[in-house]
Amino acid sequence: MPLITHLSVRDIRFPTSDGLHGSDAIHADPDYSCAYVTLHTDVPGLSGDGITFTLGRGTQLCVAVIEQLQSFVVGRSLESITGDFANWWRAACNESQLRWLGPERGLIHMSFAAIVNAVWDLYAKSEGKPLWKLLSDMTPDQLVSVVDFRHISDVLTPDEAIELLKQHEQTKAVREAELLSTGLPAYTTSAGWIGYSDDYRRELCQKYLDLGFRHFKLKVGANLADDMHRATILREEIGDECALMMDANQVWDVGTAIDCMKELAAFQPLWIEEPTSPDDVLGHAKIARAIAPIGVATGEAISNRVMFKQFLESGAMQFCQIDSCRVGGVNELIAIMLMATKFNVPVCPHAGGVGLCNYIQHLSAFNYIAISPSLDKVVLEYSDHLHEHFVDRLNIQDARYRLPTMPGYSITMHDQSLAEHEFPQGSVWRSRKKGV
Ligand SMILES: C[C@H](O)[C@@H](O)[C@@H](O)[C@H](O)C(=O)O
Ligand SMILES: [Mg+2]
Repeated sequence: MPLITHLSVRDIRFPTSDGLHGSDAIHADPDYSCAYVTLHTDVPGLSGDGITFTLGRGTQLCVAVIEQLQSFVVGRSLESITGDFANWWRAACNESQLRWLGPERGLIHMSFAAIVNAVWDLYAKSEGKPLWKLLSDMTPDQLVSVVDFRHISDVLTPDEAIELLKQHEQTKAVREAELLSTGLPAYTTSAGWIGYSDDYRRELCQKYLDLGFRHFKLKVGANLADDMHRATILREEIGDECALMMDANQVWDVGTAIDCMKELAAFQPLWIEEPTSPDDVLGHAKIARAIAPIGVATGEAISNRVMFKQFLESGAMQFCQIDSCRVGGVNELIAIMLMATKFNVPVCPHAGGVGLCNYIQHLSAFNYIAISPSLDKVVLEYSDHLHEHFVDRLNIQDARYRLPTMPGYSITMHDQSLAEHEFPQGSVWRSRKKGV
């Protein structure tokens, strides 16, 4: 088993705000960015990469936290981590001089996610499997052994989780074969960013219709008249048959969310995403009750499994949008996917950012094969930006994610992309003042 000899971390930023890609009601000019971790080992040619997704200047803070956490991996064998995964995870989340900044939330948790994701990438590469396959091949006992059940055992115990996984263990191969032949369904956000012009938005709708997409997400929440205008354009282009989702990125108060959705209901949205503060469990539940059958979707800014537990248990989310970097990486996501299955809520991961599409294809494939054997209401976000920077290029055909086959977690970026986009010395940033 490889020994992790050192960790390097880089501040990688893309000037996406130039074209207002990724813009929404609250993030007017996001530069998609990530803290990019590499775990180097004593095995020639073997290393693990992991990211946490951030925006612009926030990245350098993540880099600083990751440096503080490196003692949890450097000088350790991979086996000493994966062989005692849940305890390792808990210890790193609770380092006594750092946990005051959390616990298990925000900057510190997201930074730790980059390390956890890198460990899983290394693990999958060392086993010669794509991550979804490594996870899908694990037994129920092995899977449950990587999860920290602290603070969620009132709704899910390790024994219950094992039972849940055992129910579908015998049929895993059938679903794996199905996914290998048909892939996972995707929706596009790329025609929906708030800052785009009407003409460009119409053009993009046609582009993604031609590519086979039948689910489109639109940003709302700037002001109601503009939201109605953008929604009219979307419906004119995609027709009534396609699904339309809306995303307010946390901008409304509860009452405003309900009032606005009563108007926007005319466009028959499937869901409203992040209608209010991501911490407001009861507020989401009120909105969900008031606007049904429109569902409430949320999760990209929900801090940890304990918050997900409350959203799921209280009926505050009808679509569970896990984010591969917001919570503490794969280990905690397994807990969340198990709870979503228990509460019968479909997992539709968030991927509007850099690298997130690469991650979610593994998570959703594993979820379907091993945890939740239904694709009913499941649709994965596909945001069509920056894919050219990754070694294991995404394969989307007819609006479906085709499963990756390369070993690892598909997040390794090309050396040239890293060099050009590293902040502030990369060639992309040297000539700019932005982000300083
Ligand atoms: C700033 C980002 O682009 C967000 O707008 C994006 O992640 C979004 O919420 C999404 O659901 O894709
Ligand atoms: Mg969103």
